[in-house]
Amino acid sequence: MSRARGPVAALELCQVAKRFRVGDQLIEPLRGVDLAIHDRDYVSIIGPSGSGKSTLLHILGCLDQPDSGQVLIGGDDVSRLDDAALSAFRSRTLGFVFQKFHLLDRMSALRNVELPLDYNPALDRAARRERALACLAQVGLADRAEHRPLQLSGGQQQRVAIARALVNEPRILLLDEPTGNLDPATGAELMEFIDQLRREAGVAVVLVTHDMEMARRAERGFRLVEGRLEPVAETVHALPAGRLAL
Ligand SMILES: Nc1ncnc2c1ncn2[C@@H]1O[C@H](COP(=O)(O)OP(=O)(O)OP(=O)(O)O)[C@@H](O)[C@H]1O
Repeated sequence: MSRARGPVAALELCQVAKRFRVGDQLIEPLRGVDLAIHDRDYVSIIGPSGSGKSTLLHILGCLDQPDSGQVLIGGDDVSRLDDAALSAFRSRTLGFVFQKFHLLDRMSALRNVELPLDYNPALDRAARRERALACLAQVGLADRAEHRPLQLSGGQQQRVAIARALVNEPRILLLDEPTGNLDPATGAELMEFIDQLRREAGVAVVLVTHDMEMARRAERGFRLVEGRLEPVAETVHALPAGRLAL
């Protein structure tokens, strides 16, 4: 439901439900999800494998539609937007980082990052390239611009995927298990980078994970339980130093 007071959320889910039918089986991962994401928010969503986290993130990212309930952008119902308005919103406002990177292997890291800008009429080719290079530099990969994804490590590939998500200067970054394919040390490094990005660039972050340590980094934590979000009482930001509990 929409907030009665306070600023209008940048992105909001109201009583969102999603069902899948496979043969005779009905799977209902989302059964009434309410969630409001505001500017500069840092939200984590935790839940076991198969609980519906990716489904939820895809709906939040307007990559999929709910069977019932509403997705609101700045208070406006997404279902009223036509395809052009929706894809403009997606590309200008949202950055999506997938668990499995989703990079194009036949293209260089730079070209992968530049791709979302191909549809930006405000930038000419040189400006697009410059912006993509700046994003690669931001994730520490300026010297790998001409490498193809398969010539990079897993952590580097995920950083290319983050640079691609950042290239349109999104207000909200949606991260689906961003460290799922990385070793613990590389994963921790990547999360430090995401924390820094949020502090310095002010981008709101929605992080989906099954890892409690990662979830604790957020300012607001939720657990997906039987298709609904329950607030997690404590995250690391809300706790006095030294106390960790989830
Ligand atoms: N396109 C689809 N068709 C049928 N069932 C689907 C589809 N997408 C997801 N599901 C089912 O919905 C449920 C939730 O899937 P989802 O991928 O959202 O879970 P998850 O919490 O992200 O899992 P994981 O942590 O393993 O990635 C699962 O039972 C899955 O099999």
